[in-house]
Amino acid sequence: MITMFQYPHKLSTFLNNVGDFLGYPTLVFMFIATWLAWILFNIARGQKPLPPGPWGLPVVGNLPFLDPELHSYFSNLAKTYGPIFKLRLGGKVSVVIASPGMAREVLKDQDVTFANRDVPVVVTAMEYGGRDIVFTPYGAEWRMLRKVCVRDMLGHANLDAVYSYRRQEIHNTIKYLYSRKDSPVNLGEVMFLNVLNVITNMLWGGTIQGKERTNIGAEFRQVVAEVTKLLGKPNVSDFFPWLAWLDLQGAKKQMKVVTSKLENIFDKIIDQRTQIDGQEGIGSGNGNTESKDFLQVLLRLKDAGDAKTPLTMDHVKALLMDMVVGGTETASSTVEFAMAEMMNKPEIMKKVQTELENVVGKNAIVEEFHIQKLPYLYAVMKEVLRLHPVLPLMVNHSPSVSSVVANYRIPKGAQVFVNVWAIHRDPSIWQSPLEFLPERFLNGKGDYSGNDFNYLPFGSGRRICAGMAMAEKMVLFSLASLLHSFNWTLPAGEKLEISEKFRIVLKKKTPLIAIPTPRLTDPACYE
Ligand code: HEM
Repeated sequence: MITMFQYPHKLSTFLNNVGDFLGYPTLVFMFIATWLAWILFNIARGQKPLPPGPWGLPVVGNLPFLDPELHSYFSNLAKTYGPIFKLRLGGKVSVVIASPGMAREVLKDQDVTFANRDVPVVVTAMEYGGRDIVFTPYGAEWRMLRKVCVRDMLGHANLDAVYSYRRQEIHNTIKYLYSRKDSPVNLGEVMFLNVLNVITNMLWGGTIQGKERTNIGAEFRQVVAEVTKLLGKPNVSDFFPWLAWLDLQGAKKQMKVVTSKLENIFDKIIDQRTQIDGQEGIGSGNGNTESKDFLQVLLRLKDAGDAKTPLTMDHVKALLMDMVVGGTETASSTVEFAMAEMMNKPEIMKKVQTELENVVGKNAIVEEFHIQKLPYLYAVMKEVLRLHPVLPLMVNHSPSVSSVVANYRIPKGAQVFVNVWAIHRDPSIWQSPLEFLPERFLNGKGDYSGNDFNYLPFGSGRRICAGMAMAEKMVLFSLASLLHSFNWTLPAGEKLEISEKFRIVLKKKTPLIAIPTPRLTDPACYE
């Protein structure tokens, strides 16, 4: 990303020539005077200044200096420029906020104004690009999608109705790990597949069965990986919108190809569902609420129709996509960080296992209803979400009109990032912030529902994570099952490291390789 933008040679020659002609002190004086005049002009117009920030180069602004590890880079800049600063990235203004008070101003006090997103160009190239819940601008369409998502799919009751699909996949994972007992496994990879299968099983597990499901799963996994890669790749078209039509990196074209593959998969699955419904009578779902997967729910809602803001087939596909892209890496990366932190502090792992033994018993497998009786495990999850929030800058917010935050002007359409990673590590808020200490969240402490601006792993306000309940269930159920069924050790001679890398999602820099050793006495628990 950085190497693309070199300092323009012609500009430096031009400045050298002008400097030689006028003399450098005069040049510097003229520059400062123009700058001051510009500030005074804006003050006279009653306009607040933009937030402070590092100087950039003409045209490209701060782009050449960006570090790909944006979360830590932004945290370092905040040490120099304060808890609100701006960067110019090509033609775009980005504002980064790193204080609970300012996060409250953006996400609560001015929630509606900041409830839009700055939509990446590759997203607009997707078949139903920008019409999904994550990127649709705030308004009637977004409200309809959000309602469908939270009320009809991701609420506790709906999630309970598809428990059997989650259970089946977690058991498959435990069975697979048992087949690899006492040998090293890539836990991040196993968890990614586990979460992907759990989510797709909930989405269409009642529609596609057996070998066909395995084949579609493999195809889908590849397409999702390609979509995520394209979403995470910096794109010149985003920084210079006037160049977007050229699609210099071909990202838009690639996204079109990938999403047409996705379209084929969705069409195949939806056709199958329609055929089943044709045979059984629409909405019958075998007359059994337990067996309704999310696809059935969505198709029923589409057919029921809402005259004002109808749910279209494009919306259905976009929602299926959101569940997979929004849910897979976030949840699996959280589980991987949690396992790494506990392997680093085995006494914490032991405490979780003791709690599990007391609640589940040594000869039984974990069921989801056990989860609410595991307060220490819950504290472990909260602590992981504090120390390694997998969306460290959340998803960008963008004001629909020019606004003021902390007495600075945020222009309409700017990209606003809330650096929760920095807030979660702020020593003025947290004691020993860099230490993994689940105890800080015992006795019900740690409300992440968006009311405590010191702790925002799922965001806050209207755009708060739509999949919070599902994330909770998947992370806790996966961790409980991994820790109850196995002891975990590092391969001989390996050292544990827990550093992070920023892609769209925060991930472990090196994959966690660990050895599972069965700890339940009854082999039937692994069948
Ligand atoms: C540990 C797991 C997860 C974490 C930490 C997480 C965190 C977040 C965060 C910080 C946001 C942005 C909030 C904002 O912009 O203010 C978000 C948005 C979203 N998340 Fe999650 N998420 C997780 C899992 C999931 C899952 C499992 C799903 C669904 C299956 C999901 C679906 C969504 C959706 C649809 C949005 C966009 C909401 C909107 O724009 O209205 N997330 N998530």
